[in-house]
Amino acid sequence: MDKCNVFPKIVVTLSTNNSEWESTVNRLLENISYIDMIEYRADLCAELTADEYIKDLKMLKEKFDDLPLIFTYRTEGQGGKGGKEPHAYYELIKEILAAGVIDIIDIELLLYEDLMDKLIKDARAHDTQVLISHHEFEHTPSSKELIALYNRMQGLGADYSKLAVMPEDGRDVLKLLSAVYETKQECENHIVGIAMGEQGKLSRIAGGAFGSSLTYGHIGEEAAPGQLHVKQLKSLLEIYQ
Ligand SMILES: O=C1C[C@@](O)(C(=O)O)C[C@@H](O)[C@@H]1O
Repeated sequence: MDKCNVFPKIVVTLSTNNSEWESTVNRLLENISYIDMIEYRADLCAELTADEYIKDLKMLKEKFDDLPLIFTYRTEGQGGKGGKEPHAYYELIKEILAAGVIDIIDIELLLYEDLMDKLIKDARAHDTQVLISHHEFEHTPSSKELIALYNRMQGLGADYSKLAVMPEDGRDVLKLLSAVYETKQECENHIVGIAMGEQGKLSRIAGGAFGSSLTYGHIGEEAAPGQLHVKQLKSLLEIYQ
């Protein structure tokens, strides 16, 4: 028997400007039965100070108390809009962790290793789980390379190891799914694999059968190529029930 869970948790990615919170909260409430976790994409919520981000996070935590909250600041090099250099990125995440308002912190694998180590220690001290992520927007590395990346994340102590790649064809999607499957067989922690774009949509629905723990969706506009609305995700995932 393999270790796949078939039904991954659905994470909604939020990308909201200050002026739109009311409508975002309403859309979250309308879609609440399709959502297991919330991802706050800070880089898509405009460049705010750490205190301003913390204010948003507290509001989300208060209103959606039982949904684990992920904080992500995706930098430009990783396909996001965040312009912070590594030290400023480190300082921001440190402050967010110290506020104790989130459940999971997304940290980019490419961050300098000493900064990564310190953030992981901070996360542990604040009872926050660590999700280490890496995006390849230009191509899909080989399964072997993808497995090596997952192993590096695991070696750093990730609770969640996440890779998102851009496939060119079906074979690339298979490479990603195969890397997720092989890695998952060897570990107890969470593995997350996403193939982006049209070709990759299959991975957002079928990833669980290969051992992927999370699938990301939206409630308005897609935050990454190929993202599906959470309602559609939930109904497609129902084939497994
Ligand atoms: O890493 C991911 C996955 C993602 O890139 C996607 O393809 O759905 C969306 C991001 O918001 C999230 O941080």
